[in-house]
Amino acid sequence: MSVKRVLASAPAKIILFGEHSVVYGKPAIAAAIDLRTYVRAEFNDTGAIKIEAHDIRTPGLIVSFTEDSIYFESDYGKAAEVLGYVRQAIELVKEEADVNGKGITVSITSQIPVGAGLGSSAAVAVATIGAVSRLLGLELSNEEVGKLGHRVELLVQGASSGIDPTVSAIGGFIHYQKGEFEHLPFMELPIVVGYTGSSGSTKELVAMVRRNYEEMPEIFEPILNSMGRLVEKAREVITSDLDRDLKFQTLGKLMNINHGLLDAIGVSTKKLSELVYAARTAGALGSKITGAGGGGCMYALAPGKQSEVATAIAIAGGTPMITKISREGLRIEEVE
Ligand SMILES: Nc1ncnc2c1ncn2[C@@H]1O[C@H](COP(=O)(O)OP(=O)(O)OP(=O)(O)O)[C@@H](O)[C@H]1O
Ligand SMILES: C[C@@](O)(CCO)CC(=O)[O-]
Ligand SMILES: [Mg+2]
Repeated sequence: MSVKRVLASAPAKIILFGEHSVVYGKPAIAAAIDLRTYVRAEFNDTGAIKIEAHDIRTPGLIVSFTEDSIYFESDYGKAAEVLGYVRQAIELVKEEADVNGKGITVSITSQIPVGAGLGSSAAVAVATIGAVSRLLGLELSNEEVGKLGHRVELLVQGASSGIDPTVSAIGGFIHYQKGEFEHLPFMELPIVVGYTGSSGSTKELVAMVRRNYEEMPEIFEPILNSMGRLVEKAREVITSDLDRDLKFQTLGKLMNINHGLLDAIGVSTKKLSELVYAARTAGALGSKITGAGGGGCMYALAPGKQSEVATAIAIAGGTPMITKISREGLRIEEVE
């Protein structure tokens, strides 16, 4: 029986250590979290690719009212650009299969805030590749979907380490470097994510760091190297047989150092720093930006203090989210 419709989902992520330096070949540690993007893919008879993105707000809407009708106009150039990840994901899968001139309709709903450092671009790419590949009868492993997701990010952003699509596709808690990943022993992490409410574009932030690196390589090299070393130290701690409390204390110190280094390369903002310090004042062992920065989210490690830290983040003007690591990555939810 041929497949008519597929629903797939993929999780958000947090980068625990090593964002930005991972783009320069250094290691990083990330975890999938329990917020998901859902993508439904089905055939249509028009021969076209149709994308219904229910969570994307298009800027520059113009509405004209007459007595008996309403006309809508929009900035269509920007609307097309914002759907770049979904479109590239569909195109890459279509290259691998015979679609017989059929069109594909993709419909997206997401729980992940956009441009907030939680990997919304990777989750939408991974869930789209998962749904469309299954619709077209391709048997791809989650790891292969993650690799295609990395190609999507490279095509749209110009630069990407691949850590976000990898962890979104395979799930769990990973160490990642230059396209290779390793699952770390699963541990419950008592974390709180704080959302500033503003967004940053990963493409622009990665490009800004690259420009500054090229202008002052002698200053940036040692900072990026230190980020890489602190990731290795964090991995040693996570995989050691130290007791949980000692592990958290050292990880907290490493988070604070990592935040300072991210601030030094220019990806923090006043609001992010306010949330980071509010969390520490409320008893977090460590707190830092997560993801590309420039707005978006921070996270705090707060064993026994999650609700105090969540309150402090809210008082400082952020939106707290108490999330859990998702062991599962890409999931096929329904096939009809
Ligand atoms: N629900 C969605 N539907 C369609 N496109 C989406 C959706 N969510 C994210 N995107 C695409 O991803 C872009 C945001 O990706 P970007 O990499 O800048 O931020 P992020 O992935 O949320 O954060 P980070 O990369 O720091 O983890 C959006 O502008 C849009 O192109
Ligand atoms: C900023 C960055 O390091 C992480 C974004 O979540 C970009 C990347 O690794 O592709
Ligand atoms: Mg992204």
